[in-house]
Amino acid sequence: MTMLEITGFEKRFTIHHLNKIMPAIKDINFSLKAAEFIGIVGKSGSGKSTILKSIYRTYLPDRGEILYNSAAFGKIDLSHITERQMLHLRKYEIGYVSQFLNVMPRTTCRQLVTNALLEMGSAASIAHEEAEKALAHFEIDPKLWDSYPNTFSGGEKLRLNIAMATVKKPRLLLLDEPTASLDYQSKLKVREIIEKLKANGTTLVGIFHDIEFMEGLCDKVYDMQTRTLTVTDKVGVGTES
Ligand SMILES: Nc1ncnc2c1ncn2[C@@H]1O[C@H](COP(=O)(O)OP(=O)(O)OP(=O)(O)O)[C@@H](O)[C@H]1O
Repeated sequence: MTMLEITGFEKRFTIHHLNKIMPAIKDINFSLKAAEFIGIVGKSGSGKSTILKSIYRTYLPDRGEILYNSAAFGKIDLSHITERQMLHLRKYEIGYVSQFLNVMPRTTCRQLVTNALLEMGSAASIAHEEAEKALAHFEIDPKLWDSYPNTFSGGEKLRLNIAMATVKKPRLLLLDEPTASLDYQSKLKVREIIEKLKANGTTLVGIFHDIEFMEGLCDKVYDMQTRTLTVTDKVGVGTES
C-alpha cells in the first residue's frame, strides 16, 4: 500500500522586504509504501526541510500533490485538507521531530511525554508507564524527569523531542536531523527506536547529516541534486528512477 506520494512538488518563498519571489525547490517526485523509510540527502539549502515542513503542512506547496493514505480520512492531499483534519492527523497519525524543542512552557519532561500519550487516548496508568519507559530508553536522567526542559542541554532536549514523538508510535514520522547534536550512544538509541517503529508499520521520512547513520536503515534514498530515487538493498544500491 502506498502511504505517501509526492508528485510535481514545487515551493517558492516570497521575501517581502526585497519584494522578491525566491524559488526553493521544484520537480520533486517520490513515493513510499507503508513501513518504508526514505532518507532525503542533498547539500545545505537544497530544500530537504522544506519538503518535510510541507508534508507536516507548516508550508503549503505552490505546485504539486502530497498524497497521504490516512487511517482517518483515506487518501488525501495534505495541502488541501482542512485545518481541522490536519490537526487530527498531527495528533493521531503524523509525528515531526526537528532539532529544536518547541513545547508548552512550565510543563515537566515527564508530563510532556505522558501528555503525548494521553491525547492519543491512552489510559492514565499506561501513559505514565510508557512515558517512563521512553525517558529511560533515551537515557534522560530520572533526576530531570520532573524538571522543565528549558534548562536542559541541547542533547537532552533532542532526546526528549524524539521520546515525545516516538512514544505515540505514529503512522508517519518525519525526522529532520533529529540526531544532529547527539553522541554515538544516543544515536544508537534513536536507531533502535526507528527499527522498532518500522517493524510495527510506521512509515518514515528522514533527513540525516550523518550518512553512516542511515546505512542499513533506509529503504530508499532521494537525492535533491540529481532528483533521483534510489532503492537500497541495505548493502548495495540499485536505481529505481
Ligand atoms: N520560510 C522561509 N522563507 C524564505 N526562504 C526560506 C524559508 N524556508 C526555507 N527557505 C529557503 O529555502 C531554501 C531551502 O531551505 P531548507 O531549509 O529546506 O534547506 P535544507 O536542504 O533543509 O538545508 P539544511 O541542510 O541547511 O538544513 C533555502 O534557500 C532557504 O533559505
